[in-house]
Amino acid sequence: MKTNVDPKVLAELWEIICDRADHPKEGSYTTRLLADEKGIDKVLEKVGEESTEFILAVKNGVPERTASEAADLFFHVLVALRASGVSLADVMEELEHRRK
Ligand SMILES: N=c1c2ncn([C@@H]3O[C@H](COP(=O)(O)OP(=O)(O)OP(=O)(O)O)[C@@H](O)[C@H]3O)c2ncn1[C@@H]1O[C@H](COP(=O)(O)O)[C@@H](O)[C@H]1O
Repeated sequence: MKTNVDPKVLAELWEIICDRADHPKEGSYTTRLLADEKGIDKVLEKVGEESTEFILAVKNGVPERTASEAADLFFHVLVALRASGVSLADVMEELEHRRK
């Protein structure tokens, strides 16, 4: 299990997601998600699917699969946050407040 975390990765992913939201891009999966005719329901549907896949990966006890499914879940949660007007900074601030 790796223990050194590069916090830039999440922040940079957030920036790319915001850029796709502000400047829709041909061929972008994020753009496709945000422009779906189902609106916010599309990304929420994906959050639900990825949550289930994450749970199954944990239950099946395969660490690589769990990491991959967690990455899918993080990504879709970030897109859902952007679509609902809540920023990654808002979430980080909330976590910061809870720190003991
Ligand atoms: N981190 C991710 C990321 N994680 C997961 N996914 C996509 O999420 C999808 C999940 O797989 P599924 O099979 O469930 O979905 P699907 O069948 O492709 O799509 P649906 O029709 O079900 O919506 C895959 O298409 C993955 O490529 C991601 N797509 C993009 N990113 C990042 O987002 C950035 C912007 O990507 P684009 O928007 O594609 O330019 C990239 O730099 C990446 O770093």
